[in-house]
Amino acid sequence: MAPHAEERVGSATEGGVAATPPKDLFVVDSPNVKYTDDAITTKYTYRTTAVTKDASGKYVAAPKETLYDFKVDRKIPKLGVMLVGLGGNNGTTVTAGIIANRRGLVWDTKEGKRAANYYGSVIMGSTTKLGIDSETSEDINIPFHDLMPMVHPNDLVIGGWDISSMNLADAMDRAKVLEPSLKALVRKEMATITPLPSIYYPDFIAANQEERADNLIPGNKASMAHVEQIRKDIKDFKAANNLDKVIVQWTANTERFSDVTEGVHDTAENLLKAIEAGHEEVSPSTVFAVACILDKVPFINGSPQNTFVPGAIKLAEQHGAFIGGDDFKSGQTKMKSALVEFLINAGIKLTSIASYNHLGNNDGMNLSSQKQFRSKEISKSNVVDDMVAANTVLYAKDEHPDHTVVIKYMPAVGDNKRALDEYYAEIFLGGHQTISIFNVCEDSLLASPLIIDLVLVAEMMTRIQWKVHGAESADDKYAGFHSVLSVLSYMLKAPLTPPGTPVINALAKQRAAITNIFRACVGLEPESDMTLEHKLF
Ligand SMILES: NC(=O)c1ccc[n+]([C@@H]2O[C@H](COP(=O)([O-])OP(=O)(O)OC[C@H]3O[C@@H](n4cnc5c(N)ncnc54)[C@H](O)[C@@H]3O)[C@@H](O)[C@H]2O)c1
Ligand SMILES: O=P([O-])([O-])O[C@@H]1[C@@H](O)[C@H](O)[C@@H](O)[C@H](O)[C@@H]1O
Repeated sequence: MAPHAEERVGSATEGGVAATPPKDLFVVDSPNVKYTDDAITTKYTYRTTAVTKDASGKYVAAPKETLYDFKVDRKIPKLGVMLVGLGGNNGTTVTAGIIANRRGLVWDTKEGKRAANYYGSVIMGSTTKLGIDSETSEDINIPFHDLMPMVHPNDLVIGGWDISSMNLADAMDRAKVLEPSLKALVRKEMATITPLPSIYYPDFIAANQEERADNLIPGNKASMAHVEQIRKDIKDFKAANNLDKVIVQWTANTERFSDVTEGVHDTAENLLKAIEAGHEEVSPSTVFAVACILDKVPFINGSPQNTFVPGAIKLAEQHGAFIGGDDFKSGQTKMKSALVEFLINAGIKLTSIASYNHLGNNDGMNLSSQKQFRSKEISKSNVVDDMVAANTVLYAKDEHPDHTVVIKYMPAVGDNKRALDEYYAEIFLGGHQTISIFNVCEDSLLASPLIIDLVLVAEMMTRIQWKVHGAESADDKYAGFHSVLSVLSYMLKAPLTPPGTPVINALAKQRAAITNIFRACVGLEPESDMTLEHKLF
């Protein structure tokens, strides 16, 4: 294949035609839902509770209903994914994983045979409750992926960029993530994939990354030439693979935070001017984001740096482009966001979290540099804020648990990060509860399914439109969701939300948001665990 060719790792059919849409698993029988070959349209009543205070200061809670029209495009596109950092541990692992699943590979391990799967993907590996069997009253659960007409990851076409020129077979070896027997089965296909050259501004990542930077687009600071090259790369990839759409994800190294400066990062216009002027405080990830936004290519940031400076968010809003981030929530922090929600919602007063881990992969080496670690420390620390703030019984205003994050680089353990956490809490009558966790996270095998989920959900969001039912507005047309896809929060440590809206880190709430938004789009009520049918009889 030509140099820098991208391997079509997905098409279940030849000739560039996406796989035939799967047979629908269910149909919603409701006067509020209409099906055509092209779309599902629903009339949905969104029920919330509006709270005000009366003169005496008492809360007044008033049920509120908003009627929405949703429209879902049922045509499943031929989708390409371009990863920034394609040659890294995550990039090689997710690529090999999709090849293995597409081909239904089985390989030998010391524990016996293993078959390709999508474990760890909430979309591909979990189920959601459709409803209750009318005869047996038992829950009917369906694969989450079947809730909406989503792309299948086996059909994804993968490409991308890396500052390292290593082809993906050699990079897979460098990553030291996958079993040799599996690597042998995918090596040939992986060897045909060589990352496109990328932009490299040395000050933004650790100096120890320089030795692998041999695959560069000329120029060591932001420029419109870089923006235009990235836009061209995406267009070329889309054409070469006969794609309907492309989504770009950053799974390259963690950058230091950009020092957000008025007149540079604050508005869309200033950000574009700063790039034009070669401003040294505009990061590679922000340049990638701008390039994607200008062509309405969804861009997702899987790392913790502040890629989405205010000007980038405003640019996305101006262009109606989708962005999402930050920082995959894969192991230690995912556990934290579930455990803290359980403890605090159980009325147990968490007073300290010691969150240590050591890892030995290249990510860990990059994070051994203080500025890059600081980006990660922020994303790993803020994940409890919403849960603490919501419980005013346990915590006074601005009171929060002590929280320490430590990351150490220990080459010997490679990608198999060791996370050691201690959760210390006050319980009844002066007692204490100490929860100590030793959690070995094979980081790339945990993150790769999230890369897939982020792609599937972000792409699905591009096919969902809404309007207020019976809107009197002149442009009574459907619109897309807000540019900042906060619905992706479940997969992310530091969820990006539309400016001025709350950040939700609690894992169960985040999953419920995806589930219930998708249920609304097909005309179903939110999942309720009331199960009154099992209580009122
Ligand atoms: N569990 C996880 O693995 C996990 C969880 C959360 C976040 N992350 C983040 O995901 C990112 C990738 O993790 P990884 O383990 O794959 O790291 P990695 O170091 O193995 O891979 C990163 C890749 O990015 C490349 N790169 C660096 N700068 C680039 C640029 N400007 N353009 C293109 N490529 C560039 C590097 O050459 C490398 O191949 C890191 O930022 C990490 O913090 C990982
Ligand atoms: O497991 P998790 O906290 O979700 O996330 C991981 C961190 O624990 C690890 O230190 C870091 O190197 C990885 O990039 C990732 O961020």
